[in-house]
Amino acid sequence: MKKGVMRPGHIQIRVLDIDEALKHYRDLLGLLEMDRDEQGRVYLKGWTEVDKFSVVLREADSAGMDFVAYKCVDEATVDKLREELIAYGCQIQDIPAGELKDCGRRVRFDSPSGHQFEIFATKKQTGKWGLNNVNPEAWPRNLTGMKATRFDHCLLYGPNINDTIDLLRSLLGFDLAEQVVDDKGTRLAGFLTVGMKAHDVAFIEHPEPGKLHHVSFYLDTWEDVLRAADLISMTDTSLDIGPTRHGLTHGKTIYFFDPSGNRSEVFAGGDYHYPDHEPVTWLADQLGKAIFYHDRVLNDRFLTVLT
Ligand SMILES: O=C/C=C/C=C(\O)C(=O)O
Ligand SMILES: [Fe+2]
Repeated sequence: MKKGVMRPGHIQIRVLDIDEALKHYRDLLGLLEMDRDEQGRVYLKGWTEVDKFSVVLREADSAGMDFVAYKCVDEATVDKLREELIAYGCQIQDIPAGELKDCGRRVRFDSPSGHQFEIFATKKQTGKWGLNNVNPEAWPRNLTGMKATRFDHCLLYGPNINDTIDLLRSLLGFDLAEQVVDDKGTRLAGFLTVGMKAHDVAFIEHPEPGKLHHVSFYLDTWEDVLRAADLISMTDTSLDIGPTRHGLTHGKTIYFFDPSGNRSEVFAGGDYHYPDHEPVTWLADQLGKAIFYHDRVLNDRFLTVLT
């Protein structure tokens, strides 16, 4: 947290049908429905998250990500970073408090990879769901589906990822935890964190700007990932790949699709990162193993289906 950016805050996902999407994000993933607004957007969160929401679903004609936001320690940090983003040459949009319900003002900026990012510092805190802050039990008893604990990260595809990675590292204090590098030394993928988590956002180089590869949610254990796989079968949900393990960050994972074609991941475990850690590097000729540690081969769908 070198520059006062703490953690992922929220992601707004476009879906083709909000009721179908809720069967996926609320009933299958087990996110909690927290609110709705007059635009019809639905606000959800994982049960361990202390802020009111981390996922916003917006009905639209096309799937994908509208924006992903990172929470800062205070408003003064947002002011300072806003100036630095302008000086860097980013297009800034000031989004007023209340545009997202119970969220303070946000500063939105574009990136060379064609994605919209936001920073903000204020959001209503509702606390961990179903647990008291004093003498909390281990977990709430009435969770559903996969019982996703939190929105963990997203993987974004676009051009010029190295410029976007430089921007997030130099201005917002992200660290490069892991990378994939080709035989000429060009970085093809970067996994970035602002704290000790394995990653808070990741990028893969791709010609089309602003694309979403997946939105990932954290589960506690490998057993939970296996149970998620069972639920994917029980609900006849479109499976992408898994359960398996990543080489990159070593998480135990499964990927599947929401009814609009957005890819979801649930995963458990994974490495940790301190600011003095050198980036872990995977060489492109080992890409299969880097992504799917057991199969060691890539499937075409995994690399090409984006929203
Ligand atoms: O090419 C994709 C690599 C994906 C890795 C993850 O999704 C992860 O580590 O969570
Ligand atoms: Fe992931």
